[in-house]
Amino acid sequence: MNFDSSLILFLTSTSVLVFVFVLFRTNNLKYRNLPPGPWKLPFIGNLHLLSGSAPPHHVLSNLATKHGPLVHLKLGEISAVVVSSADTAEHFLKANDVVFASRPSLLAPEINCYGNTDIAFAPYGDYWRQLRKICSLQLFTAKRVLSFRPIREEEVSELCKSVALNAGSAINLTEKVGATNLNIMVRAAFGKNSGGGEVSELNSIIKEAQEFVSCFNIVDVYPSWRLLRVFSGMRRKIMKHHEQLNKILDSIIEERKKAKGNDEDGDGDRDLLDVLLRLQGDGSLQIPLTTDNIKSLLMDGAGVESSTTATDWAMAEMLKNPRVLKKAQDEVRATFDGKNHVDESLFHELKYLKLVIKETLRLHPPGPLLLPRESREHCVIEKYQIPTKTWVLVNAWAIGRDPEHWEDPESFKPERFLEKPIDFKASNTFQYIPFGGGRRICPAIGFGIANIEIQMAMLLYHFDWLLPHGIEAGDLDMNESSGLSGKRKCDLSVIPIVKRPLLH
Ligand code: HEM
Repeated sequence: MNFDSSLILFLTSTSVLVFVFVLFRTNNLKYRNLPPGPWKLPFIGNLHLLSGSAPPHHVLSNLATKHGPLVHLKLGEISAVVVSSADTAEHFLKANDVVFASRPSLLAPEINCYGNTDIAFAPYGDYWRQLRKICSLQLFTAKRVLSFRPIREEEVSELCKSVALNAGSAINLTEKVGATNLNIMVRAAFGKNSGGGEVSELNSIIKEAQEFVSCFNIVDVYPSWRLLRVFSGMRRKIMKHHEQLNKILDSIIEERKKAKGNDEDGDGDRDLLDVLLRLQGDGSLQIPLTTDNIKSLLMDGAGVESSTTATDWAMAEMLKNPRVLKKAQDEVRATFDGKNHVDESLFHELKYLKLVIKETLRLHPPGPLLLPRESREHCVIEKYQIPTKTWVLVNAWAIGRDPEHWEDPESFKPERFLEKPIDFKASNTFQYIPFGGGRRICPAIGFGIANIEIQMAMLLYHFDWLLPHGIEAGDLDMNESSGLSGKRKCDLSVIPIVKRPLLH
């Protein structure tokens, strides 16, 4: 039999079209009432909207203005919704919290966090519940955070010494604050002092790990294309990085286990590694912790970058608003002038500084889209269908600037929190959610805030701050970087003037 090739072509294309049409209809019938959203292109959906240089939370906030507080997007193969109002966030993070309490599996944490066995990316379930219990009863209790006070005070004093060495000339404050936060975290986790070898290698690897999760990764939105992971080179790059990290962590843990063996007194937990090794050894956990689990928990260093971002923005906002800078500085100096140095014992008196930090986190949440959630089952929210495995991006940045809840929302006014006593825990409102909300809210709020407070208090106490020559307060670049981290686009360059010398 001889077939006409044009007929074959005709039949093939017709059947493909019919197949695509049926598939489209079936999907649309199944989810006829998805939330509104922009027109989706074949294959890429709405990915192109996020491919420009504007930060994703800005693009998504503009979409919300057009389509409403609940927007549906297609990101490659992924169905996603974006939440941009306090009321809608409440549906996801409170009323249906348990449905949206999981995270999508993303390549970077999957490799770097030993198969998503850390807290931030572990899927919702018994293992994650056990980790949260360890957080609230062991790792981030008020007592534990207090036990790290000497580390914070020492490291921030070192920061001030290094700033003082460059007094009178422009310094990169962002970089210095970033290094300090990394040192605090590494010492709290491993008890290791900075200053060379293994620790500085660990610091730079942790910094690199943050880069992997600070942008949307194309391989994550085409999960069925396993080969894309290989051909894009992404998997190899992350694996190489992970192997370096793993080697250092193994050596630190091995060294600690040996030291513990020789430590006959067993004089308590000095750092987070001690706590986790104790829990691993004492048989008290329902699901035993493996050494890989411990390594992944210690790598949940999200907080390092968040604290740096917050301090960076707080300093930038104050330089732009000299009234606020002076008021905060007067408070810190009035509180500590009797002592001639800053320590945490009088922090309860720094009422205005606390307002400055709150206002900074409203305008510049370090996780503008929180961490992505994933629906565990099909759900209906505000009459719209949310299919299983939909990603949920909550735009905390847009919610903190919503004119419906915030008067003059773009202005930096710490005093607004005097009239609006609102806490970090999203207990009764979702108008302010820099730490997220519901079951997966940040478990280390106290730790994060303690880091920011000490840095700000010491930097304000010891130094006056000027912008480099030629830059007026009104000209300070307040743009954000293009990724998911809410960081400043440009590092903060400032001139410190010593006003209260460091005595030791
Ligand atoms: C200013 C400082 C910080 C900010 C703004 C911040 C913010 C956040 C946000 C927005 C989330 C996601 C919450 C959600 O999905 O609803 C989160 C989760 C998390 N944060 Fe923080 N964080 C900070 C500091 C820290 C620190 C210092 C640590 C640890 C050392 C930490 C550890 C975690 C962990 C482990 C999670 C995952 C929780 C889970 O999925 O169950 N954070 N954080």
